[in-house]
Amino acid sequence: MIEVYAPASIGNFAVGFDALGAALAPIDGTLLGDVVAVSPAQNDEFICSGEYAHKLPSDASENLAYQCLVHFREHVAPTMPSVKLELKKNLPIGSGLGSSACSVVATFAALDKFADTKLSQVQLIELMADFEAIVSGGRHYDNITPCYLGGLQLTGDLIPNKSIALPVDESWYYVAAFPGFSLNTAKARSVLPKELTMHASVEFAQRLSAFSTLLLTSRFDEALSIMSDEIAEPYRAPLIAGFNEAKLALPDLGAEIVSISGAGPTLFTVCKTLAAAQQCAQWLEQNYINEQGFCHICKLDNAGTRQL
Ligand SMILES: Nc1ncnc2c1ncn2[C@@H]1O[C@H](COP(=O)(O)OP(=O)(O)OP(=O)(O)O)[C@@H](O)[C@H]1O
Ligand SMILES: N[C@@H](CCO)C(=O)O
Repeated sequence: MIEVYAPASIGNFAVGFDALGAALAPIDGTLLGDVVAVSPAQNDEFICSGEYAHKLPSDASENLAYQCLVHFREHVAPTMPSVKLELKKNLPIGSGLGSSACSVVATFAALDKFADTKLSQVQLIELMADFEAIVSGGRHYDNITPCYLGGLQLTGDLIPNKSIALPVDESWYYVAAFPGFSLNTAKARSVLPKELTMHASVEFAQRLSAFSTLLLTSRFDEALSIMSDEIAEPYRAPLIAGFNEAKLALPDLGAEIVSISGAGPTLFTVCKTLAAAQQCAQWLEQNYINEQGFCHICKLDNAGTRQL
């Protein structure tokens, strides 16, 4: 049996709408992501289990992981023997943690290993992005590549091999708080402006290029000082109950920045110390999340998708 884990991720990472994303590893060792197990079987079989399985359509043909299996058999490995594919759906749907990307990445990575197809990194990323585009209302790589490769990734069609890893300050902590309700990615994309002004486009390019260069030259504090989202956050914040209050409160508790993870509603902070991260997590647990929500203090997951 092949069993593959794919981690949750923060899309956009504030400064890089659709172009920057980071994989998350809770410091308490929780595996915050989906797991896909593939084993030989008499006929192709699909099982969806895990905490959030009941939130997905009961019809297998509507599950992205099953759709990936069908596509893989038809277009990549027609001679692959029959398999039982189990998706352990551990990430909430519409969370802003790259839930659909997690299922897609774990499934293709597991099938590639099982069938020994040895697809190249770019081939796999393109396959994965095709499926992410089906559900999210836009082709973007900022959950796919960090989830697959780990770390912080600058990513997109213009980037050689689709992705370049960026360094971060090893001392940073990331608090990720899922408030316990869903926000559909396609809906959260539909509220964004269809066009940017020349001024906004130039500022976005400056901010992302400066942020990437500052990280690459280890000027981490200066990178943090320009880490803000002027592209999506102003339009999405009204869709996320409690976000504005959290954005006001958390800097006083030590958050260097507070922004939306991916399309939301998960909120994330960057903190320079564990004590600050703990204070932010405590506030978020008391003021931002409901009974279905959760909060994790994280580092980046530098391993990305891996066999368990
Ligand atoms: N295995 C799967 N994982 C996640 N979503 C799935 C899966 N299979 C089918 N879907 C459907 O895809 C859609 C995913 O919606 P959406 O893009 O908003 O969620 P998401 O990927 O979880 O969001 P985010 O990237 O913000 O975490 C939902 O309608 C969901 O029912
Ligand atoms: N970059 C995407 C991420 C979706 O998780 C967006 O913000 O819509």
